[in-house]
Amino acid sequence: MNESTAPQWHRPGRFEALGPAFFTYLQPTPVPAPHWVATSASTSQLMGLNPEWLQTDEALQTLSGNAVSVPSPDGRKPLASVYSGHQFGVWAGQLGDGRAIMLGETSLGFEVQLKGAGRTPYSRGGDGRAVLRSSIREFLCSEAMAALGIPTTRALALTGSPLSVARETLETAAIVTRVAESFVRFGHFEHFAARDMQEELKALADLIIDQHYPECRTATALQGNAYANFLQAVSERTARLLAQWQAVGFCHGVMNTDNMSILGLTIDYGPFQFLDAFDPGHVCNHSDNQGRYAFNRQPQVAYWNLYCLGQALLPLIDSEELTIAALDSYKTVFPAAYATQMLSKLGLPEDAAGTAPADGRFALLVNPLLQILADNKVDYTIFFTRLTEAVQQAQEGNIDFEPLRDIILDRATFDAWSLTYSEQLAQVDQAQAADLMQKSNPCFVLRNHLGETVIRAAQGGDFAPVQQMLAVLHAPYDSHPAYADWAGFPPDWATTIEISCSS
Ligand SMILES: Nc1ncnc2c1ncn2[C@@H]1O[C@H](COP(=O)(O)OP(=O)(O)OP(=O)(O)O)[C@@H](O)[C@H]1O
Repeated sequence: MNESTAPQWHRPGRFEALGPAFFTYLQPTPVPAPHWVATSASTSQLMGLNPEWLQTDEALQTLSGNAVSVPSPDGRKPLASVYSGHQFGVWAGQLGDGRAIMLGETSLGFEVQLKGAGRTPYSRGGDGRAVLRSSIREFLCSEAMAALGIPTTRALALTGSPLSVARETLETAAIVTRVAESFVRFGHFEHFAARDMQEELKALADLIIDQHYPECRTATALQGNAYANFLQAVSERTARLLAQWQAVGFCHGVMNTDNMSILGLTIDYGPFQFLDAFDPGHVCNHSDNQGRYAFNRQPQVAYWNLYCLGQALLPLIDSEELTIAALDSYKTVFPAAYATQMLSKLGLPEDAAGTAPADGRFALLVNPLLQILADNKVDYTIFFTRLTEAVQQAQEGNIDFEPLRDIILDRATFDAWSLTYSEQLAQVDQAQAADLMQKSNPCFVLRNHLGETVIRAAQGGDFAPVQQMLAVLHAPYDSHPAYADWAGFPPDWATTIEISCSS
């Protein structure tokens, strides 16, 4: 194999350069008889890898955690990082990468982690492993989110092993190779703040600002305070992320502060779910007895989590007033971003007269529509794809709403809404509206039953469906006639799928 086709590691990586207070060097624990489950050509391309490398045995061994010679021939020095966090609203103390091991940072600046690669000093009684079922979900969903245009960690590869892993039943092990420009979470900052380790707190903030938020150094807002500007920038990225989650109907399920990315990425695909029938109070995590992370609470929870980050950054900002002001931006950015997303789903571009939600069309159309979808338990994704088709096929402004009426019980209320909608739509360019809707309303999202279907095939030894589903989810706005079933209503058994935190 030509060595240049393998990832080129940059040593020390930027995170590694922070020093030993932030991590522990360690090697992944090898697994028996590793095999490929799936790979992502898209992530490989993003990382500038030669796609042929992913076909090699060297890649299989490396990405299963089996290439553990010390020192590694390619100069890697894997590590697990320490962080803390609030879980379900309660301070949980020290956590850390309990089953994720960072192989290193590539020369193009991507950190590469193996999730499920064995125990670390932060495993706290866990086995350091992940099972095939949850790993398929993480692999597919992180790639699906990227294709939907939603910021996320990426997945490069998924490998499996016959190694038994005990969960509710005995399952087999798998390892997701995931990739991000940084895996730093709110919890990393909370960790050093809680221990009053101000030097480390500052070093971490400086690293992230310099690498990912350099504009905060020169910003004049918030009295030119770089750390306050940093907090504001993170608040705004998080607000935009949440707007995208809510608009696509994505329920994360475990929005603990250790699962909040400092780059505003979606991270940690555990009990997540895309809504089937629209239910604003939906709780996708069966371990979340209080419904803390219900779908409609997510924006509020993100704000709560940002407060924890603000608290952690307070010693650096050195002003309560500036900290509160920085966090306040969330309150304007989230509603505006959400309204823009929702109006786009309806084919209505931002109004020059004023951006949403000041835009009266939000109150006029979006709130009543969501009420109709909730009252009638209408499938969220299918409603918007049918509406898109209806607008695309409209003749001289006449929209045939029958395919939508078909899935709504209370037709009188819907008819009134569709009348108002038609009037608003008539005020914008029809072709532009149809185009906007096409780009805003995916036909394919990773619904629970779709994940379950490919998981069952993979558990029976057939991995081809994982790769096929990845191909469809990589182009979610296309119609893929051969896979029309995957864009259809969920089967009855979908409601019996229980996804908990045990993965
Ligand atoms: N099987 C396991 N073995 C060891 N540690 C674990 C295991 N499962 C979870 N943890 C640790 O418990 C904490 C909370 O777990 P959580 O489910 O939020 O994360 P995760 O899914 O393991 O990983 P990540 O957030 O990195 O995607 C983390 O510190 C995580 O590393």
